Amino acid sequence: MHRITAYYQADLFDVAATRRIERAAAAKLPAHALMRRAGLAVARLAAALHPHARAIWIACGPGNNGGDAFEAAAQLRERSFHPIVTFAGDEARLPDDARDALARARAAGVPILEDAPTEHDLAIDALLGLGATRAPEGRMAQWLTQIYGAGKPVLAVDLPSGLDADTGHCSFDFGPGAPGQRHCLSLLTLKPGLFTAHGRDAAGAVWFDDLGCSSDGEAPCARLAGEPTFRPRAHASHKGSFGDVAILGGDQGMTGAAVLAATAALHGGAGRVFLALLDPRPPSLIEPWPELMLRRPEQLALEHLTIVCGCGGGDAIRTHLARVLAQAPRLVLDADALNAIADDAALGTLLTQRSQHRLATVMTPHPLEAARLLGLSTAVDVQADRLAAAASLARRFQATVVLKGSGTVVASPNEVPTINLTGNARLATGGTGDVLAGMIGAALASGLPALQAAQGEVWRHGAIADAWPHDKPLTAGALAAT
Ligand SMILES: NC(=O)C1=CN([C@@H]2O[C@H](COP(=O)(O)OP(=O)(O)OC[C@H]3O[C@@H](n4cnc5c(N)ncnc54)[C@H](OP(=O)(O)O)[C@@H]3O)[C@@H](O)[C@H]2O)[C@@H](O)CC1
Ligand SMILES: [K+]
Repeated sequence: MHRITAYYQADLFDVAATRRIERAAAAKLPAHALMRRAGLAVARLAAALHPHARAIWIACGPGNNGGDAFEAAAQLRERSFHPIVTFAGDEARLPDDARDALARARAAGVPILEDAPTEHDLAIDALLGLGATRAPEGRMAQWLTQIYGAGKPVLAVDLPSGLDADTGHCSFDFGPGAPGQRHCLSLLTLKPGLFTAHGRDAAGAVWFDDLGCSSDGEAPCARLAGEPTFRPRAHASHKGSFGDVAILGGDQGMTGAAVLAATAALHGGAGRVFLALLDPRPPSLIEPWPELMLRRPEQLALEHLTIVCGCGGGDAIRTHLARVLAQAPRLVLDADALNAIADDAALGTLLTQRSQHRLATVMTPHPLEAARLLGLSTAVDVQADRLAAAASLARRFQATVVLKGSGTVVASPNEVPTINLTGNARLATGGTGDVLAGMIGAALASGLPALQAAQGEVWRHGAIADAWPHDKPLTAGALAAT
């Protein structure tokens, strides 16, 4: 068993694959062995995280998720803890493994109660796992509110109950947990829903135990990207070694977005950074950044540059997009460039054709921009299945797509999508997306392929926020200059 961190690379499996892995493993093992392993893993983690817990409330549901926790209750009792089980199900309809585990809990002397205890030091949420088919209601919903709303530590078995394992979509509002209070032990496989959309808030720290079973032979539906490999720079480098980035954006009143992308590209290591503002009356110098070279948009030699296009671009970006899409060898499309493409099928066609000419493209939509590009009405439609939305955009436009948000997804045509685990809510502030676009521009200019550039810079962008001192405000400007 180990804890999953942002540094960790791992395969993720959807419900269908996990069910196949479970069936294959169970077929090779004696009856109930897999559930015994699962229960033991839960009990061990609960005991390790909260060795002094007196009252442990274990809320069990009607399926095998509850079964895992009946078994954990038996194991905890044998270790002299005081688990109290409440059961939201019909004993006569329990699956075989779970019925056996319930009998073991009873035999160990675990009280099985109807009502939630008035007090607890730790709650184990085993109401629903992979088998959740609808929103928890009635007693289940009430217990979940008590478990996740009490401000007490929670350990979720396999999944927070009601969280969709494939998408991270939640039918129950878990709200954010206090740091360190929420843990989730994923069993048999790691599921993508734990790491994107609402999954990260609901689950808290994720632990993994494969129960000694192999997932070989099953294709992952996604991966945790993990820490990118360090790229050393040769001593014998010059400014031409790391490429030229040009930022094209910053219409009147929105020049800040383009300046943020430009400073991020500068600090991201680009050899030279040009700033082509769309504002008809641009400044002649960007005060604190004399390194930025100002150009008019029409002066840019597009065919020799890495272009970061769209940050604060407004409507003015539209007139430049056809040329940029046709000529730029390396291109990051952000914000208003994406909105313009969503509105104009001819621009969409030019974008799709870039891959045939081996021109590298990274698109960096937030969920609403992604929805517009996919012709969906709201960001909610994208959030309902972020992996599918990112993969669909990548396929449609034959480009690398960075779908921003909690658990940023990076997808490329014919590649398994990745989910990034760095970053936190402090990045939910204006301008941080412009910074990311600039950072990816710098990585592309240094010669990295689109997918690698996107994955690496998404990781670094989040890692900067994670390492940011808590007593210092995190602004996009400060992020860009790091
Ligand atoms: N077998 C083993 O050895 C191992 C099993 N493992 C464990 O098994 C878990 C999967 O077990 P599972 O398939 O039984 O699904 P689970 O989520 O427990 O519940 C399904 C039940 O809930 C019901 N239900 C659904 N939604 C509901 C709602 N909103 N409100 C109320 N009821 C609702 C649903 O009813 P139905 O939808 O059919 O009406 C059905 O009765 C997995 O997550 C892992 O923890 C692993 O540890 C490996 C070892
Ligand atoms: K659960």
